[in-house]
Amino acid sequence: MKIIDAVLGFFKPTVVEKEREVKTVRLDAVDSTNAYLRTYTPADDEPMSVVVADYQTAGKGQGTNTWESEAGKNLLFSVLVHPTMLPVRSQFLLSEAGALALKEALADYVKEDIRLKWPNDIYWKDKKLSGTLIETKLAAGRIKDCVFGVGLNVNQETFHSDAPNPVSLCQILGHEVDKEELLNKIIKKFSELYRLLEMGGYNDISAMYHEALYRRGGFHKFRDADGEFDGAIVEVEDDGHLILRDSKGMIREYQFKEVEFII
Ligand SMILES: O=C(O)CCCC[C@@H]1SC[C@@H]2NC(=O)N[C@@H]21
Repeated sequence: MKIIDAVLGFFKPTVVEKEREVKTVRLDAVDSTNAYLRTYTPADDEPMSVVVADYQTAGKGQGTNTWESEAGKNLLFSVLVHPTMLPVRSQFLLSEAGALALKEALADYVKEDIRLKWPNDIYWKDKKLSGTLIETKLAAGRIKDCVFGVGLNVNQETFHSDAPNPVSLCQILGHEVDKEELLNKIIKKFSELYRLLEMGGYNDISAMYHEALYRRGGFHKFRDADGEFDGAIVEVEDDGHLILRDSKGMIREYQFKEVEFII
C-alpha cells in the first residue's frame, strides 16, 4: 500500500460523507484560467470550483513568464478553494497538496521517475511535465481564496517556446492520453488531499511532499546570486522556504526564485 493511501485511509471519516461537489466550467478559449477564477463568484454551497480551457490567449507562468500551450493538446485548468482553516504562515501546504495530487494522478500513467521539483513543478526525469501558478487572496488574516492554476503537458508532441526542458505525457508514453479522464483523476486526488488538510493532516502532507521531492538526498548543483555551489536539500518549510546545506556544512535558506537547480 502506498503511504498516501494509508494516510488517507487513516483519516477517512466514520460516517460516509457525500462526495464534495465540484463545479466545473469548460471553455474553448480564455485569457487565463487563473484570471477567470479571480473574478468568479462561487455559489454559497460551492467549496471547490474548477475552470478548464482548451486554449489560453494570455496564460501566465511564474513571475513574469508566460505559459504557452498548443490549442486543445494539454490540460490548462485552475481550481478555486477557500482554505480559511489553514494558518497563513503554513500556506505552502496548499502548494504541496496540489503537487501531490498531480503526482498521484499521474502514477496511473507513468510508473516511475515522476518527482516534485521545489516549489511545485512536476518533473519526469530531468524534464518539466507540469507547472503550477498559485495565487492567494487574504482577508481578515485568513486565506479567503486560493487559485491553483495548472498547465500539464499531455498530448503536445513538439515544443517551440523557450521554456526549459518541456516534456509531455504523450512523449513519455508514445501515445495520446484522454485529457478529461486525467483531469477527473487529478480533481479527485486534490479533493482527498484538501480534505486531509481540513482535518489537520499537515505533517502527513509535508512528509509525502518531502518523500517525493526532485533531487532529494545527496549533493546537487545549484546557483544563487553568488554563483554555483553544491548543496543538499535539508527541508522545505511550511512557508515554502527551501533549506539547503552546502558542501562546507553551511545552511542556506531561499525563497522561490532566489536559487535555481542546475540541470
Ligand atoms: O511557470 C510555471 O511553471 C507555472 C505555469 C502555470 C500555467 C497554468 S496554465 C493554467 C493556469 N492559467 C494560467 O494563466 N496559468 C496557469
